[in-house]
Parts: sequence; structure tokens; C-alpha cells
Amino acid sequence: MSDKRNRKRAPENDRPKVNPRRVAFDAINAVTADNAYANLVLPRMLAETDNSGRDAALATELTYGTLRSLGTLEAILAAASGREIRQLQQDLVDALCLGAYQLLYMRIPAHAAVATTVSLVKAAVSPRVSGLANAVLRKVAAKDLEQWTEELATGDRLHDLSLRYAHPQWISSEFESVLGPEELPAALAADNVAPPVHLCAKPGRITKGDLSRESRGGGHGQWSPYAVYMPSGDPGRLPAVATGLAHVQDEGSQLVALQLAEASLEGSDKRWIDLCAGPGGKTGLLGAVAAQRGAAIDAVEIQSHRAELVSKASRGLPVTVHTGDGRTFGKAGSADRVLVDAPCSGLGALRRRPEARWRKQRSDIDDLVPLQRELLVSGLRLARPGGIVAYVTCSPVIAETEAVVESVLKDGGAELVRPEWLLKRVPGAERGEFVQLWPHRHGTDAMFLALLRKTGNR
Ligand SMILES: C[S@@+](CC[C@H](N)C(=O)[O-])C[C@H]1O[C@@H](n2cnc3c(N)ncnc32)[C@H](O)[C@@H]1O
Repeated sequence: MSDKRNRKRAPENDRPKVNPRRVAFDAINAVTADNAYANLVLPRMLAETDNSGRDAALATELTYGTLRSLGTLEAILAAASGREIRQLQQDLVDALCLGAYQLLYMRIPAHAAVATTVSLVKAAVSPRVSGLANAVLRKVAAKDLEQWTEELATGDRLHDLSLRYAHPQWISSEFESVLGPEELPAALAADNVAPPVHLCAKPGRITKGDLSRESRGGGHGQWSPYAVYMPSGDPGRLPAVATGLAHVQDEGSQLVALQLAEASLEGSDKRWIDLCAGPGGKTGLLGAVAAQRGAAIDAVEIQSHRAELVSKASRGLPVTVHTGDGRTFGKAGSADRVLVDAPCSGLGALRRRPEARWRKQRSDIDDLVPLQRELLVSGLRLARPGGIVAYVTCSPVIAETEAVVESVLKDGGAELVRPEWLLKRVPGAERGEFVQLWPHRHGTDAMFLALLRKTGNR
């Protein structure tokens, strides 16, 4: 076992300097062995080991890149070692994947990648298996990624693409069902590129220009009127973010929230409900828009710690946060606009969460669909006749997007509305009567939106 759990935090001045490969190994091992999330565990480890600048960038590339490519790396390591990868101890697999990633995906010379990984295995796994590590990595180094993926290709198109772009085959298949075969490689490739941080300049609180200057030249977003791209650095350190004038939010998430606010509506427009609000990105943006229009929002979140995040995200805005179940919340017919940003598989945000694709299973989606359906039904119950409901997921998968909407529409009392505002701004976002954004087309997460109008009593 690695000794990471025993490493105590040393006083500031005599903290041990830990090399970036060891930090990456510890982070990868925390993800594979302890189910940690890389984006939470790595920044903490970097801070604890005083790694910053180029060392931190190297540790981040090694950790994120290795985790993203795990399935492909394991397949190559299995072929190179001539054994099932599951037969090896987890720490050794992690170190071998880290070494293979450097050999196949980075421009690190083979002798350096092999030597540093063998040293790491000696120190962090066991000297007994360093010979095995050396032999396996030398075999991996004998071919480049192209040659390995050709060697492991089966001729099954989806299998071969999934291996090449490091996705589980079932995810490739789900994307293909929406996109078709031609665009699939681009969609898979886009998941392997870390996106810039997207900021949202809350309307009426700070301008895009001021936020862009504060974030040292972050460019204006392409689609959302409030988006600023932050090229590098910690957004939490920006005064505008620290004081709540701006927040971190994917541009696609901004667009779908704004589409709810921009949908045309006759009659009263004062009471909005955000039915699945945590952690509060959309509530923060919609709260700022509501403040400008004299409307108010009830934000509902079932998990209390996430409800606290919503309160923080909407400080100073006309938002009341409720910890509760969106399926039973509120009075029927009481809302003018309702957002149902349903819990979903998150397959539209794989580029942000390096390990996520290997953790999810198709059955997770089947488990979510009944809840998604109930939340949408509740959203329609809460809307007044003529009121607007936006059903949103951060996933393009048919079962949790259009299939949910179509099954709810069958019950009557609602009709689809064309999301005009968004479709005019964003070319290539039309998916039948719905919106579908994509990382490879729009540089946003793959957000889905259906806009519905309540036509009668439900
Ligand atoms: C996709 S996230 C929402 C993201 C959020 N709208 C934002 O933009 O930051 C879905 C949220 O719904 C919450 N949730 C799950 N089941 C719920 C329920 N029955 N009622 C209310 N919230 C629920 C989850 O805890 C999660 O925080």
C-alpha cells in the first residue's frame, strides 16, 4: 500500500518537497482505491506538498490524463504483460498506468518515463515488483499509441473508436445514437481536452468587461451574454467571485438557464421556481435576472449541504432556499417559470471529471429516469396554466432527455415550445424540438433543454 495516508502535514517551513509524479500517483491511487474525486483531491495534495507552477501543471496533466485514459491504458498494459490487469495489485496498476500514459500520450523520453516509474514503484508500491514494472513498461514503450490501438483493434467500429478515444463503449454508443457516426470521433476527442474555466458575470452586478479585466484578459464567451473564459489561475481568488458578483458556470449551463428567463410569457411573471437547485449555478444567474425584473425565486434542493451552497450562491438576490423534495414541494399552479435541472448521469460533462466515464454504468441511467420523470411532472404541476417549464440535463443520453419529456407529454396538459432565443444565438444547437449543446461544436458541456408550456390543469 502507498504511505499517503500516513503522511502528516508538516509545518510550513520544513514541509517535504514531493515530486510531481509521486503527487500524481497518490492522487490517482486515492481515486481508484478510495473513490475520491481527482478535482477535489489533487488541489489539496498540491497545496500540502508545496507544488506550484510547472510542477503543479505536470502533476495535473499526469493525474487527469492518466485517469481519463484508464480503460485504454489498462487494455494496453494487459496486452504488454500478458495477464489480466485485475490480477495485479491496485497500487501497481496505478503506477503502470501513470508510466504508460507518459510513454504513449506525452513527449517524455521513454528511458525517463520508465526509470521514474520504476523508482516510484520501488518507493510507493514494493521493491519486489519493480522488475515486473520495468519489463512491462519496456514492452509498452516498444510501440506508440497508434500502433497499440491498431494492434488491439477488433474491427468493431465502436470498440475501436472507444479504445482510441478512451471511452467505455456503452457511452460511445449513447453519443452515437444522438449524433450519428460521422461526428462521434470529434465528440469523443473533445471529452479528452480540459476546458477553460467559464465565469458568469451576474447581470446587474458586474459587466463582462470588468470581469474580463479582473481575470487578466479572459475572453468574452462566444454565446452567453454573461460568459467570460478564464485562461488560467484559481477563479476563487478573483474578488468578483469571492464577493458573489460573478461565479464559475459552464457557458452552456448559462444558456439553458437564460432560455427559461427569455421564453415569452403572457400574464404575471413574478414567481419562479428552481426545483433542483444545488449547488446553485443556475439559481445565481436566474436570481440576478429576477432581481432586474422584479421577480423572486424559490430554490429547492433535497440535500442540506447543497442547499447551503445555493444560499451562498444567491446571497443578496431575491431567492428563498428550501431544503426539501422537489416532487412534493409547493402549491400547484403557483409558478410562472419553473426550472427542472434534473439529477442525471452527467455524461455531458466528462471533460471536467477525468475519472467519471470509468465509474458510471448504463444501469445508473435506468435508476435515474423515474426520478427525472417525477420531477418534470412536479414542475408542470407547479406551473400555472400558460406558465413555462424548462427541463434540463447535463447529458445528451436519449433515455434521460427526450424520452423523459415525451413520456410526460403523453399525459397531456403541456406542449413543447421552440427555444427561439437560444437557437438564434447558437448555430448547431437544434435537436429536433429541443436544444442540444456539445463540447466539440460549442465548447460547452453537452447540455440538453426542452421547453414546455402548461396548457391546462395537471
Ligand atoms: C443537476 S444538479 C442541479 C445543478 C444546479 N441547478 C446548478 O446549476 O448548479 C441536480 C440537483 O438536484 C438535487 N436533487 C435530487 N433529487 C432531488 C429532489 N427530489 N428534489 C430536489 N432536488 C433534488 C441533487 O441533489 C442535485 O443537487
